[in-house]
Amino acid sequence: MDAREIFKSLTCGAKFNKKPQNEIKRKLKEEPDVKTTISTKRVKEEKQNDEIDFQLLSGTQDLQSSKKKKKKQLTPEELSKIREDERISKLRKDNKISVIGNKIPAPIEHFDELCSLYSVDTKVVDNLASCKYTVPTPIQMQALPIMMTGRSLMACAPTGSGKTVAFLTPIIRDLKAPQKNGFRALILCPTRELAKQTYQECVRLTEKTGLKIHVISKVDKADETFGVKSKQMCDILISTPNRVRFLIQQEPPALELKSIEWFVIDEADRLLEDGKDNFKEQFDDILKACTNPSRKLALFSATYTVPIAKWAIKNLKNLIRVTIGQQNTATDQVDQELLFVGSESGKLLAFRELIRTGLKPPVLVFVQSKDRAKQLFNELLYDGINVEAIHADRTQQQRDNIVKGFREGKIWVLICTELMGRGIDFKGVNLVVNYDFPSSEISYIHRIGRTGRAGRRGKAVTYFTQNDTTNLRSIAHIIKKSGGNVPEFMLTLKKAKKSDKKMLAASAPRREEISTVVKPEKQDPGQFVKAPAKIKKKKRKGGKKSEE
Ligand SMILES: Nc1ncnc2c1ncn2[C@@H]1O[C@H](COP(=O)(O)OP(=O)(O)OP(=O)(O)O)[C@@H](O)[C@H]1O
Repeated sequence: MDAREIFKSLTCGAKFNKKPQNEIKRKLKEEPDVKTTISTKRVKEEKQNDEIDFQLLSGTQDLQSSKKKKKKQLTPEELSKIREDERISKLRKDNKISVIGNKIPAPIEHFDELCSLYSVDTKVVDNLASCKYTVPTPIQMQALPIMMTGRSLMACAPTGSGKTVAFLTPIIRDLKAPQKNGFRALILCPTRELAKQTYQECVRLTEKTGLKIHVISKVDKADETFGVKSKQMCDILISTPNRVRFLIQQEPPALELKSIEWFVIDEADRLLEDGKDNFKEQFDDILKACTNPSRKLALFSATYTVPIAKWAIKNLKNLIRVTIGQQNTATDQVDQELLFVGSESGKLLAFRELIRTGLKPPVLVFVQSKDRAKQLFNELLYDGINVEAIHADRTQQQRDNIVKGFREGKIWVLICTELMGRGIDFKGVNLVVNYDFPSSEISYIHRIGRTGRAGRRGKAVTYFTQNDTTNLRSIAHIIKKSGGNVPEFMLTLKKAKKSDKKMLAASAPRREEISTVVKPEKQDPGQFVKAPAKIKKKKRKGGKKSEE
């Protein structure tokens, strides 16, 4: 007899009513609460049955209490570990800190923890306090413990979020006191201006520690001021890559990097970018010269490209990656606007309108080349505003004076090229004007990041003409991602071809001269004008490298 036949004979004469199921369905429709009542009841019943079953099996044992006991079996250490992990996760979540890597140290919440947990000299924490840095920013919360445990780091945090302090403090902690062993830390920056600014911050943070810092300004005086033969051996070197490479390649070398313990690359995506006019070759040579086997490397930037991240993953042992917020997004501290100005001549009208309606200095104005910086400067010179222009054709002395004048408020409007796009921290810039449309999303993020720094809000206006459609869609998306409003049509524009974007990033489009004398536009909209061979050659020579 099979199971079916047994069932049939046992239930012989019995009637099965299907109604209850339908009844339940109907009731569910009429009173939604019934569902919960029924399911709760069922669970309760099942529990009771379970309990009975287990009682039968185990005699007098109560399953519920045994389950509870199992939960309670965690040791106090395990419990406190769980609680600590929860606290750390919450801290990271609240501060938008994402981390990738093994055994990542917990973020700190107060600078004082640096003394108790990482034996940082109280003098250094006092120096942070005297700079009015009372609470660590999210990148500082996470990057400081990572670097202080000797791990390699790739950090990505928004513009103006305090990355400089995040890499300087661990260096100062590790070097402790001066030693006459040559440079033990090297910081590379893409421009002289940024190197100087980092030097000034480093001087402030090393006060009373005795550590000596050097920023290379004149390569010809290297030997006597800080070189191998110098008695004035320094501990921390801050420079642009070109100068460091020049000195290590002298015969005999004017600079040795064999004692380097920390190698920090600020604006890492810019310095590791491959290509003719870029710094990757210099970087590779410098890295080879840092022969100390215990040398650690840290990369910092507000933006990263995929090849750079791949390079870091492949080349850095024990790497931890930290991102604050979303990668490659503009700071949410800036109110951003895209302004259609028709044609090139419309830009000048728009800027003069801005002056007429009340310009709130300090203002930074970005143009795409030094020639255009000169042209705009000549136009605005007689408009009754204190205006200056900074670009690679200015002498170092002039550049230093202009930066100083802008910092001191003597210059209200500073016209600049990409040279000032990255890293420069002018306190309290109220407005950034992208007079010429940025050549890439990355350029846009850094340029507008010159305002809205250290918790202060800022404003950015980007002019665009009928010829600036290539990057319009992607920049509109960046604005939207950082919380700004953009017209819907911009977000749904046709995606630009990769080749067009690449071409634009490599060389800016030719534009009509900046002048009040209105000239007809010569080129077709959206067309790139190839530079004649001679000009091209000249551009390369003094091209991107001349950012220095
Ligand atoms: N913990 C802090 N509290 C308050 N202000 C701070 C703190 N840390 C740094 N700052 C200030 O924040 C500003 C921006 O810092 P910093 O120049 O290091 O930014 P950044 O992240 O390197 O920006 P960028 O990506 O543009 O180079 C500076 O004026 C600096 O003095």
